[in-house]
Amino acid sequence: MIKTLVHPCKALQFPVGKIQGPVGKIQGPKQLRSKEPKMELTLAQPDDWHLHLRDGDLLEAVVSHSASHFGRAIVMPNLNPPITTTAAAVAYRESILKLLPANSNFTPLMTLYLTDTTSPIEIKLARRSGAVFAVKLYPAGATTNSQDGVTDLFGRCLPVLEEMVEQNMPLLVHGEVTNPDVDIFDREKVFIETVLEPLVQRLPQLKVVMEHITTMDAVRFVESSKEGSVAATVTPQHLLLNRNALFQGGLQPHNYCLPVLKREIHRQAIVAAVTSGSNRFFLGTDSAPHERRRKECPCGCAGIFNAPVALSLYAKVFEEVGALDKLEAFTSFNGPDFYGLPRSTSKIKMVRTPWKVPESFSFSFGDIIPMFAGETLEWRPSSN
Ligand SMILES: NC(=O)N[C@@H](CC(=O)O)C(=O)O
Ligand SMILES: [Zn+2]
Ligand SMILES: [Zn+2]
Repeated sequence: MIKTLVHPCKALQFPVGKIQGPVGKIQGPKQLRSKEPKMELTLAQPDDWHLHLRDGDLLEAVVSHSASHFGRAIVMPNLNPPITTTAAAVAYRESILKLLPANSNFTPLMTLYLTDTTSPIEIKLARRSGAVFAVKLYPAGATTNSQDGVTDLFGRCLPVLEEMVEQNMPLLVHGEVTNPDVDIFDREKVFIETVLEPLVQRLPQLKVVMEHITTMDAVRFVESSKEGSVAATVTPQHLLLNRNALFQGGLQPHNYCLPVLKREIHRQAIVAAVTSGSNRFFLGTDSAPHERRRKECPCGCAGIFNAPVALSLYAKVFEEVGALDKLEAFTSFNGPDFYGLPRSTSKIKMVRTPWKVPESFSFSFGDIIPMFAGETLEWRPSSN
C-alpha cells in the first residue's frame, strides 16, 4: 500500500504525521492533573451537532463511523445539489436511515441550506416536518459546496430569518466573510463584526450556532451574547492543532479544513472556553470526508474526516487540562439543552487503552484518510 503523504523532499525535519511541539501536545497546567489517571469514563451518549455525511458511496462508507458512537447528529446540507427544501431533507434522511443496522439508535437531525431565494413558507414546512431541526447559512463561496449559499443576508434573507424566530428554528452559521481582500486568517473575526453582531442586535430572539469556531474573537462573541440564544460548536482539530500543522515537514493536506487552523493563542482560547464548563459550547466534529485523491491534489478540498477519532480526541483535550469532569456536559448535555431536545438516556463507556488510528480506510471508490492517521491515542469508546 502507498504510505500516506510520502514527501518527495528528503529534507523533512519530522516524520510526517507526527505532530511536534505544542501542536497536538497540549501543554496544559500539569498540576491540575490528578495523580491517578482515570482508566474509564461513563458518559451519557454524545451527539454530534455538526456532521457531514455526504451521499451515495461516500455516505455508505462513513455513516457507521458516526452511528456507532453518537446518538444524534445534525447533518449538514451542503450536498451537490444542496438540500434546500424540506422534501429533499426528508428524502436525504431516508437514505441515511436505510444504511443503518436494524439495532442502531442513531438519529439524523436534518438541516436546510439557506439560499437567497429560500421562502418563509419553506421554514414553516420544515418545522412541521419534524425532520428538520435547523437552517444552515453558508456565505456564497465560503467553503465546500457553498456556491449556492447566501450573497447578502440582510438584503435577501430577513423575512426568512423572522420566520425562523417565529418557528424557533436555529440558524447555524459558517462564520467567515468571503471578500477576497480580507486575509483568510481574519475572515471569522470580520464576519463576527460585520454580520453576527448586527444580526443578533436586529433579531435577539433568533437562536444562532456559530459552527466550528476557531478564534478567541469567536469565544468572546459567544460568551458575551445572551445566554440561550448564541452558542458554538467546536471541532477536535481546532482544539488540538494550530496553523503550524498545515506546514509541518511539508504541506499537510489532511490538516486542511475551513475555517483554516489558526495561531496557537486562538487554540488555547478555545480549549479554555470548552473546558471551563460553560454551557455555550458543545461537540460538533465537522467530520468532513473527502476522497484521498481530492485532498492530495493541486487544488485540494477543505475538510477533515475525524468521525473515527473524535471522541478519543475530545477526551484527550479535556484530560490534558485536568477537566475530564467537564467532558460529559460538552459531549452530551450542552447541545440538547440548547436545541431544546432531551438529553440522551443511553450511556457509553470510554476506556483508556492505547490504540493506533488506521492509516486509511479503503473502499471500492478509493481511500479516506482519517485525522491523526497512524497516531496512537489513549482513549477509546468501548463497544459494551
Ligand atoms: N469544514 C470543511 O473544511 N469542510 C466542510 C464544509 C464546512 O463545514 O465548512 C465540507 O463539507 O467539506
Ligand atoms: Zn463550515
Ligand atoms: Zn462543516
